[in-house]
Amino acid sequence: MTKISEKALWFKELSGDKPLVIAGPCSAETPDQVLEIAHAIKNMATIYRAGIWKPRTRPGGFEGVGAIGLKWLQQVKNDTGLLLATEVATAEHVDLALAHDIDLLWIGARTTVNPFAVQEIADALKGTDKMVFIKNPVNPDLSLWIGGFERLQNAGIKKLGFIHRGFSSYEKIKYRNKPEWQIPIDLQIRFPEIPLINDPSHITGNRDLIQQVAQKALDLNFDGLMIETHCTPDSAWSDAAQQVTPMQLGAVLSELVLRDISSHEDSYLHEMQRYRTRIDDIDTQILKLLKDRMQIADEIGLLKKAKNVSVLQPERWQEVLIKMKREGKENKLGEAFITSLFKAIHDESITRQDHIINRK
Ligand SMILES: O=C(O)C(=O)C[C@]1(C(=O)O)C=C[C@@H](O)C=C1
Repeated sequence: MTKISEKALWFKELSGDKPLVIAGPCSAETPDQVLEIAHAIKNMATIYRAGIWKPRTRPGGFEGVGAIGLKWLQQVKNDTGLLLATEVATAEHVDLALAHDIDLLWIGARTTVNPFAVQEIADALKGTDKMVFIKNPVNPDLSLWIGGFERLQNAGIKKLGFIHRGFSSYEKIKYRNKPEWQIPIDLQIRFPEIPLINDPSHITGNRDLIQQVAQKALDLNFDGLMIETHCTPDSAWSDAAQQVTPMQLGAVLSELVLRDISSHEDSYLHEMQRYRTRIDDIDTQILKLLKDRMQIADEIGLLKKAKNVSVLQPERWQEVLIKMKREGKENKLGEAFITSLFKAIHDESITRQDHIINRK
């Protein structure tokens, strides 16, 4: 992948020109389980992951084996040469992980939401040359994610990375955590040199969907994948449904198509130039149409003000949305896209009208 050329040197040395693969069980369970998985995946992954301390949604669940598991991980490094990764959520976890020579420490989504916790971890990590990756917060808040990153940067940590594991959502969706791809896209535009890893296991919550999400991540120029792997996933002590067997991991990885960020061929550049000119023209037309539509909404706003009528007209708004969804379908435009597009347009329209109606 050409994009790798923009990455920090330490990351290029680690991953070469291929996506970095981090794999291993959700949780370390027993010494044998940890070693068996490591031997099975040692030729597919560069870094071995295993949760030692597990934040659980509700009490009573398996909360991880604790510090003893770090010794099992050390055995993995001795036997296989794999680098090691685990999640840390407190300063004490950091001290223990560093004392056991863990190579990559990541901050989990439930910790990233809490600036006090991230600061405590950043302070405990001061002076380390280990890799430290920060997962997105559970809520779709890019500033919070960047804020956590900056706390680590301010602590002088050099080998930093991001892990995208998706976002909690109240609506029922096909994934466990909504990817909200625009957020990691914004992130990589802002931090092109920082490695960005995708975690399709936590996004999907379902091993059957991992391939598809992993491919999409690579198509969006992610630099690596973290995939939960277990020899007997169905009897795993945590996250059973989203773990794959080592064989399935092999299949996922071998089916991935790696693409270049660009092509230098003249024919490609020429054709792209033509397409992009057309897109630019259409974008300008869309903008002009939006401006015209908003002007009409403003005029309606004045009329509503004169007649003392409320801004929101639920029946009309439903009528517009249903019509647009139907026409969208006829034009092969996805319903979710049309819905969010027209919600955004309607939202702007009522915001402008509210402003007009309340102008003194
Ligand atoms: O039809 C109206 O009353 C409008 O003001 C237009 C419009 C729209 O933008 O489509 C805006 C607000 C209403 O809730 C319904 C529709």
